[in-house]
Amino acid sequence: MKPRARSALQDERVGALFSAIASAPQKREQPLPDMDWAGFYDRKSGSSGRSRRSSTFVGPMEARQLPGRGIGLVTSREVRAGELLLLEDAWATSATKGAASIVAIAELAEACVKKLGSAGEAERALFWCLHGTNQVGAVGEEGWQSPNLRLKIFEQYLHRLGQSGNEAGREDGPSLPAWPRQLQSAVSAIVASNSRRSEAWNSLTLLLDETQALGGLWFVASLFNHSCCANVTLSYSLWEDGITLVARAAVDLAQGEELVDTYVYPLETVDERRNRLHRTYGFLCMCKRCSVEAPLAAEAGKVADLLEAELQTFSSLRGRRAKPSEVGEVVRKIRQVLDRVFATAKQLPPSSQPLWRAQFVWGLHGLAMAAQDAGFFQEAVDAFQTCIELAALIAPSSEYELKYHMMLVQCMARRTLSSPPSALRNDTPTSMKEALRRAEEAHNRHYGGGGRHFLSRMQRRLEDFYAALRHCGKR
Ligand SMILES: C[S@@+](CC[C@H](N)C(=O)[O-])C[C@H]1O[C@@H](n2cnc3c(N)ncnc32)[C@H](O)[C@@H]1O
Repeated sequence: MKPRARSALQDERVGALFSAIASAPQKREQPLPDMDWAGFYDRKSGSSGRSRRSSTFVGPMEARQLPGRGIGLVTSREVRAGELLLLEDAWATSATKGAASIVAIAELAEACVKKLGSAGEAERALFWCLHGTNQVGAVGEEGWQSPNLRLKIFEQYLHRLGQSGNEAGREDGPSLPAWPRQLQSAVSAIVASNSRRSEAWNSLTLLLDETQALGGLWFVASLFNHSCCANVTLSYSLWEDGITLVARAAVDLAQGEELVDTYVYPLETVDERRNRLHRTYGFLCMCKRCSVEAPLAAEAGKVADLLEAELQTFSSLRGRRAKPSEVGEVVRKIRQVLDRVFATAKQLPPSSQPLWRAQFVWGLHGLAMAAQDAGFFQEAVDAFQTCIELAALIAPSSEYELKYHMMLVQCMARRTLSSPPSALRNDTPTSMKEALRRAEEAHNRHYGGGGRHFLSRMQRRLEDFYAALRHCGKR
């Protein structure tokens, strides 16, 4: 087939695909029907200095005392994946965007001290009732860490925000202890335990922008306990004068289920995650993922080292634009290490095997990229598909999952363009359409009704991509 005829065929395929998707019904956000989610996450208007405050929204959840984990939040009814659970402005933020964590924490503590100076009694009580680690400060000595007082204060707060349906809020407020005397150390204790560093992902490009990250303190979001398999997905929107946190259900949830997010980078191995949690928060994580991985932690560390070495080789080959045959050799080696991951997984019951493999999503990501560069498109497509499945298991509806959806679609586009038309399988448009549909669904679960702007961005990206490949083909 002549090049012109072939590119016309490709344009036709892309056009048909997108018009089918554009006509699909749009998801509607139930609790806040007037909310413009696409605008809410629009980083361009953010950088031009938006000054908008959102009203706090608390969805179907309530505070409970949970054995061995302090206070936590649980669902007050069944919840569907993607449902809005919380919209909350930070009570205090660090001053410098993109500062290193340690600087952000110091700045946040400073901001909290300042804010406490002008806060009313109810706000101050909420602050002192946040969990404070014993290692850093002395909040507990002053009576503010009494479990009953803390639960009561938070129940009343949730009730005031209007959604918890908890009767506790009707009662008079509890009598409060004296304000802590050791202000600085008590503030540090609370900030150490409850601060979050916002992850500023761009909702269109799905790039993580570290320069925009801020440390912040949120009263309600502070009650989410940790699991390495989160069932809540968090996103942030930056404003001129603060930052709003949005929490959504990452998966379908039953009534009474504890809502948990992940305090650490979820794609690390079990020892890395557990050590970090222990150092920063003082507890040993016993989540279902850690329980599966811990007995094989030594093997996980060895495999991670081997994988990292191969990925570094791949990265240097990329840097010097090595030939596909050279990259093919690295693909073979990465595959060998990943075979070891699969062999080790066989020591576990079948239901636990995906959790073990999920520690190495980043290795599969490397395999997919290398396979793509080597021209092994089917292998790359399969690897990206596995990345999606594993990311959806340990960080469902997160930007990590979303990113793999996007990478899969792009890889499929490359495969289509690199194959002679006669070799293209009949199902190519169907599988591409299915991949786009799943990407949109994941985007909607994470960003609310913002899926449309994501799809149109994907369309533009793919069109640019096709055009660039055609241009290369002509030279
Ligand atoms: C941000 S607070 C979460 C709310 C806290 N449970 C409370 O009572 O206010 C973080 C603290 O909660 C506790 N925590 C969170 N997740 C936990 C888990 N999976 N296991 C045990 N303790 C946990 C730890 O004490 C941690 O330092």
